Amino acid sequence: MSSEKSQLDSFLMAWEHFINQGKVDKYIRPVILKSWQRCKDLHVDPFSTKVTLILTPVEFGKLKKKKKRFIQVAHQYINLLYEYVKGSGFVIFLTDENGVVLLLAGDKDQLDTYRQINLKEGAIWSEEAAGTNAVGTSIKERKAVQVVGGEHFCAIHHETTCSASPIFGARGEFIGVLNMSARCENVHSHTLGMVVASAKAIENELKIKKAMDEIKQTNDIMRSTIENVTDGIIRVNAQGEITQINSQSQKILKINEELALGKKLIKIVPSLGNIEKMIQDNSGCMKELSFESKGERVEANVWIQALSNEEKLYDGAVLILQEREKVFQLVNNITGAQASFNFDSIIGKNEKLMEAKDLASKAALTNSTVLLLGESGTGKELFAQAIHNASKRKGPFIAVNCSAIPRSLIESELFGYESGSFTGADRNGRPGKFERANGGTIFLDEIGDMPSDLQAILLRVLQEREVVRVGGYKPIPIDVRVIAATNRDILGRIKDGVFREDLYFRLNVIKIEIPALRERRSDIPLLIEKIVPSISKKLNKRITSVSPEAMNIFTKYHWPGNVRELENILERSILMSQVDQIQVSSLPWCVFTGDNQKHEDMTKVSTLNEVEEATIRKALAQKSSILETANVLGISRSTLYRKMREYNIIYQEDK
Ligand SMILES: Nc1ncnc2c1ncn2[C@@H]1O[C@H](COP(=O)(O)OP(=O)(O)OP(=O)(O)O)[C@@H](O)[C@H]1O
Repeated sequence: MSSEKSQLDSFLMAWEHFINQGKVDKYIRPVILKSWQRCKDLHVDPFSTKVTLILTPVEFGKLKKKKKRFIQVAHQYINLLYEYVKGSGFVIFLTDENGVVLLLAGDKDQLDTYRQINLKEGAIWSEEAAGTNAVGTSIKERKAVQVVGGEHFCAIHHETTCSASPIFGARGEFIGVLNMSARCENVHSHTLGMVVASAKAIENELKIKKAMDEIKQTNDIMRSTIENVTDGIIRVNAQGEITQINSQSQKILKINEELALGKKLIKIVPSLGNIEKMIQDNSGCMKELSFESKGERVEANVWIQALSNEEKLYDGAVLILQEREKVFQLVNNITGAQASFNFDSIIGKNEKLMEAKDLASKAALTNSTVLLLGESGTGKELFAQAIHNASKRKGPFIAVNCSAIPRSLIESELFGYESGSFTGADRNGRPGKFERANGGTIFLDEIGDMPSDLQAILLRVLQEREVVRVGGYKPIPIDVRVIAATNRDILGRIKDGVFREDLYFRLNVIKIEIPALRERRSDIPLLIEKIVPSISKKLNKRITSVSPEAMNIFTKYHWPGNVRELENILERSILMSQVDQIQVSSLPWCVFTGDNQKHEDMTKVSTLNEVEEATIRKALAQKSSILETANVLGISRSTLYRKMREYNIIYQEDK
């Protein structure tokens, strides 16, 4: 008797002892004994002749759908395995994690034989349904198991040896079992190894499939993101050939994908130069493009991001393109290059002011250059913004104070510069305010202070409607409405030879003169009424009005700084006020100088007499009698009367 034969016999004997007498022989492997115990506890019938738990066709159909990928992947490996064991009496089958048979392969006669015990698609081969068997026990143990002849709990399987291995999914979850069964004498000691190897192959394939799914998903997301961003995106490989180009890039560069893919980028955009060289020289990652494509101008900014492979070697680049117009829009939004005022913001009923407003609103309907004349703080910028907002120009409003920019920088600020123009400049070059104002309005404040060489350049820009950047040669067309302003006596400056007459005529298409505040005193209460509440709110105060005495002083003051000065003084007074109304006591001394002091510089040093006069006026305004005033000033009543005569101060006792 061969040793296999005696082993088989001893398994049969042990089974008999266990089933009939509940005895446990020493030959029984622990894994089998554990299974037998389970089957006994579950009252599995050791003499049942077939598996009876079978899914209905509908249930099985649903399951197959759910397990489609698993079945597809396992199918090819089961076929491969079957090729090796064809004709040797093996049946190979796949179950899900509950032991439901999903797929079978085997010689026809074998399949027929096993069908009699319900080894078929939809049948359940769990321990509960079929007693100890390689599939059922493998499910319980989550490891590869071989069950030989008499080790099976049901006698019907005692001539069979089955070998099964669990299969785990891509996330390590248990998803099913692969099994090979044959008559005991046909089973080789390597059978279990073959099953385990095939199960591992199925697992690997599932992992690869899942990874590929994820890559595909990521690619899909990336592709749709790239397609939907508002920037142009181009990917070039290490050879400088375009491998990906989104539709926005096609729009900006005015080319289509079929023409671009696989082409060298340098052939399509020669002015971009050699990207690899640019990256290696570190000569800047941003470049401005300006060229003709299909007869149309392409004006764009390009940002270049180098890519490297696993060996850290150059592997092409990603280019991000933005239409220059869009970049300007963004910059203008960030820097607040927008006009916030309109004609309703201009407060006043004075006739001269109304005339100025009327003329300005007519000018808004044209594209003509406007020259605003008026003292500092009269509202020239306010007018300029109102004109811009009332016009059809949708672009930005860019204000430039020509006297505030250093002489050496004003040209590049206005007209921009090309790369490498001067030390300290951005090496990629930069557009000037004229370019940034394209489609909108440029407000050139204090134009009277513009240096004469720049006046010549400005004249040319206004004539040609194009700018040339500092250090550049290429004219850039611009569509900008110019509003200039000055508080200087411009005609006097022309006479003195410091302002070009021809530029004056260019600017002076529509001249609007804005009256000084002292020329429209009747508007002062109106302005105060509007300004005080808004400043109060800003400062978190409750002051909303001005006392009649203070109003009286405001209307008499000569306001050299005009509405701006009025705003400043009101703000200061609101801050100083302890009560709900601006009182005379919280006004700064300068407003007490009255109307006799004509327009003059507030920073001028005063004479002692002027200070004396101002102090007396202030004290008189605050106190309610001559006696009180004299007391607070520390002088006698007669001295006070004398000084009032001297300074021509008239005082009404009962204010
Ligand atoms: N008529 C007005 N109604 C309401 N606010 C006004 C009026 N005029 C001027 N202002 C306000 O006064 C301040 C100064 O105005 P703006 O800057 O327009 O003066 P400007 O003439 O351009 O001054 P500068 O010549 O010094 O630049 C602003 O806060 C503005 O809102």
